[in-house]
Parts: sequence; C-alpha cells; structure tokens
Amino acid sequence: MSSENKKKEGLVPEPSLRRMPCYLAYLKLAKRRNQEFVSSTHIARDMGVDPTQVTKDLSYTSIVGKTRVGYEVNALIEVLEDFLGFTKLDKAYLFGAGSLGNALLHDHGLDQYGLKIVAAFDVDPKVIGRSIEGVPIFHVSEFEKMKDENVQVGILTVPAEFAQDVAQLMAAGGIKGIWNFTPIRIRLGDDVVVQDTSLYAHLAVMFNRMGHVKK
Ligand SMILES: NC(=O)c1ccc[n+]([C@@H]2O[C@H](COP(=O)([O-])OP(=O)(O)OC[C@H]3O[C@@H](n4cnc5c(N)ncnc54)[C@H](O)[C@@H]3O)[C@@H](O)[C@H]2O)c1
Repeated sequence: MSSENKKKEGLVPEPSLRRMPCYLAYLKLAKRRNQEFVSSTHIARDMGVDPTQVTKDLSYTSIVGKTRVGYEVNALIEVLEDFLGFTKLDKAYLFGAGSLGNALLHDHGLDQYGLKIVAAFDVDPKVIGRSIEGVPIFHVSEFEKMKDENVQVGILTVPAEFAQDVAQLMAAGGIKGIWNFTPIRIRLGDDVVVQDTSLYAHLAVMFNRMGHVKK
C-alpha cells in the first residue's frame, strides 16, 4: 500500500504522527550543521526514542534509508514536510483574538508548519477593525459572509462558555478542521475533525513526573 493510501485510511498511528515534526526539527538542525546523512540510530539516540520506533515511524513515508549511511538529510526533510502537509499552505480563520489568539497571530512558526491565518473573528469592539501582524479582525457575525471554500481550518480560542456555539458556527460555515484550544470537548458531526490542544495538559504531566523524580 502506498504511503498516500495509508494516510488516507488513517492507518498512521497518532504517536508516530506526533513524533514526525520532532524528527523534522532534528533534521533541520542537522542540515544547519552541514550533516549530509543521518542514521535512525543517531536520531533515536539524540531524541531518546527506540531505533526500531524511528525506522517504523519513517516507514510510513516513502523514504528508504541507505545501508550504513542512513537517510539523506535533505531528502528526508522534503519527504517529511510533504507527508505532514507542511509544504502546502492551508489558510485558517481564528476565532477569539484575545490573549492566546494574539500569541498565535504573532507566531511566525505556523507558516513553516503549513498554516496561514488570513482573518480573525471576535466580538470585542476594542479589537474589531484592527489588524494584528497584518491579519484583519472582524466581528464574528461577518463570518457568514466571508465563508470561503479555500479556508477549511479554524482555530478556536474563545472563552470556554462560547466554545461549542462558535464551533457549530464554524462547521456551518464550511470549516472542516478545528484546532481547539478551549478546554471544552466539542461535539460536532463526523465531517469535522476536532483536534484538542492544551499546554496545561502537558504541564500537568510535567508536575506529575517531577513528583516522581528521585531526590
Ligand atoms: N490550550 C491551551 O493550552 C490554552 C492556553 C490558554 C488559554 N486557553 C483557552 O483558550 C481560550 C482563550 O483564552 P484567552 O486567555 O485567550 O482568553 P481571552 O479572554 O484573552 O480571549 C478570548 C477572546 O475571545 C473573544 N470572544 C468571546 N466570545 C466570542 C465569540 N462568540 N466569537 C468570537 N470571539 C469571541 C473575546 O472577546 C476575547 O477577545 C479559553 O477557552 C482558554 O481556556 C487554552
């Protein structure tokens, strides 16, 4: 089965997908250090992952390593970026231009990961009509008129109490993927992918692990 088909059928396990951007960052660093080749053993050692896991993760892409030398750094960067969809720029709308929304609007890293915020929506008269990093902010009621089939990604950064309603509005307006930063479990039909993301979840894990570190 081709890697494209595997991806379509959702056979790539989530932990593998989550590790791939880390491999990419590692490889970009290797490139800056003028390294031409890198082996899965080296990636594994430097990233603290099992070598067989690295090989397995990379096998979901089309790349094959060369015996003894490993993977060509440039080629692997290209393959990973393409596989993860980072080469084509997806347009996104942001809902909630508050503290977190602002931070995301200022994050230049998103472009490198294939996401470009083209407009933001809010209800606060203090921000409506302004631009942040060149991204215009509209009243959320304008979204209906601005429906665009080329914008299928929505970033949800509104207060928790409005999250479900705004998510429904997004879905009704043709948004197919919601990057949900709110702590609310969004309920929508199967035609919309909702990806929850929480800094605090990782903080909780860190605190828990710190409690188990030997003193
Ligand atoms: N996932 C994370 O790691 C993480 C981190 C910080 C905050 N959050 C969550 O992100 C959300 C935003 O947090 P914040 O600190 O930026 O809050 P904030 O109050 O600074 O910003 C929220 C913005 O949403 C706007 N808003 C309110 N109702 C709206 C609506 N119906 N449509 C569009 N915009 C609307 C507000 O006017 C405000 O500008 C919260 O749900 C918070 O819990 C998550």
